[in-house]
Amino acid sequence: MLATDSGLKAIVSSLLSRPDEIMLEIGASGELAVARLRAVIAGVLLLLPLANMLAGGSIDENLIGLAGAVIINILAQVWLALSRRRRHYRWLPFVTTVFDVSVATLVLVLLASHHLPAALNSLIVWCGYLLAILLTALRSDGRVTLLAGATAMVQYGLLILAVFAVAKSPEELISIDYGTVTAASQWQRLILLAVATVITAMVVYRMQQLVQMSGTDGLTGLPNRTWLIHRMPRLFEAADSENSSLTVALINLDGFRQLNDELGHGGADRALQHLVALLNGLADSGEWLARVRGDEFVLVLRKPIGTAWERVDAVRRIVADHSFEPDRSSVAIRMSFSAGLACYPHDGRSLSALLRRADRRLQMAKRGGRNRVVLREE
Ligand SMILES: Nc1nc2c(ncn2[C@@H]2O[C@H](COP(=O)(O)OP(=O)(O)OP(=O)(O)O)[C@@H](O)[C@H]2O)c(=O)[nH]1
Repeated sequence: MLATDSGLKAIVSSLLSRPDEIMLEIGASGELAVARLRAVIAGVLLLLPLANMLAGGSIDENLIGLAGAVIINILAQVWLALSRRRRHYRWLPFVTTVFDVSVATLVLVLLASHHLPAALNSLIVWCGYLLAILLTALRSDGRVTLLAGATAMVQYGLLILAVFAVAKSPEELISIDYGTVTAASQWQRLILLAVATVITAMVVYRMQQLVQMSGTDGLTGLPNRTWLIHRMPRLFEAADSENSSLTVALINLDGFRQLNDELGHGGADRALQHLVALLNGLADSGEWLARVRGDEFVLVLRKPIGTAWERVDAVRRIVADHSFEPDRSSVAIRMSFSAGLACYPHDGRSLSALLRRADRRLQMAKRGGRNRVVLREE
């Protein structure tokens, strides 16, 4: 199905924007997979000068080929070491992608210096561009795919112009081994690079959509537990590096079972949506809200527990003051929640430890009469 105009705009803007933290996380493991593959391919490149020597190639040619292969191998090992680090470098996929494309161009330039038609009609080396573009799908970042495609087209386009400019006669572009170089076949190659870029970008976009769907709660549109599990380690790392605290608030609606009985499932669903709209309207930067199950939510605050308690308690009062009206004819229903707080790193160093502690405090809030926020055991 063809994308509509607005659909196309949405796809392009999604591909050009920075992926969310979870996609970047997935992309970082993809970068490591690409780095491993690159190291293997670079190792194979070392054998080419040797094969050329055995086939009777000149010493100069072999030395140049060997020097090129050694440099490529050193850089491949550098990229591998950087992609293995716990700390992810945001610039790494951009640099390695340009590197991959440029290696294909470099080999074509070397071929051109040897035999002009080889540079433009070699299929194997030209496929290096396709490989470099396709491998960006593993980085899960549309910007990297578009950069790979643009770099390949610009570099290969310049190579075409250079070869046609250097050729003194059309005969120089005819080869027994590589066939005849024609402008039409070169246009086709440029178009194929563009098509490979578009297809890879669509794969990245679909993957982004799937990851977003799997991390989103269908009823409220909030991030879900899966999202939280993937997001929290990054928030812990940020808190560690800034030497700051994070507070996790486990929020549970009061008497939601009764609300279901009174309003039916659909009415109770609308009550949940009403609460989420209210909470979203109150959200500050440095706060993340997720629906973890039924009538239970987690609010993560980049605050120490005391300040977080003041904030969550203020939200609790606002929720209690904003009754839910199921429809115009029925009476407004007062909603309230209870919450238990836990603080990173003091109460635990993992999401599950923090949620266990927060749940104990939530149960205290329920036992204490509901509609309250508890930050410590008495
Ligand atoms: N409408 C609706 N109900 C749900 C959904 N998920 C869970 N529930 C219902 O939410 C209720 C959860 O109730 P509980 O939190 O266990 O109990 P409660 O009545 O809220 O009582 P306290 O939490 O002790 O105040 C159950 O009746 C579930 O069936 C949902 O997505 N939509």
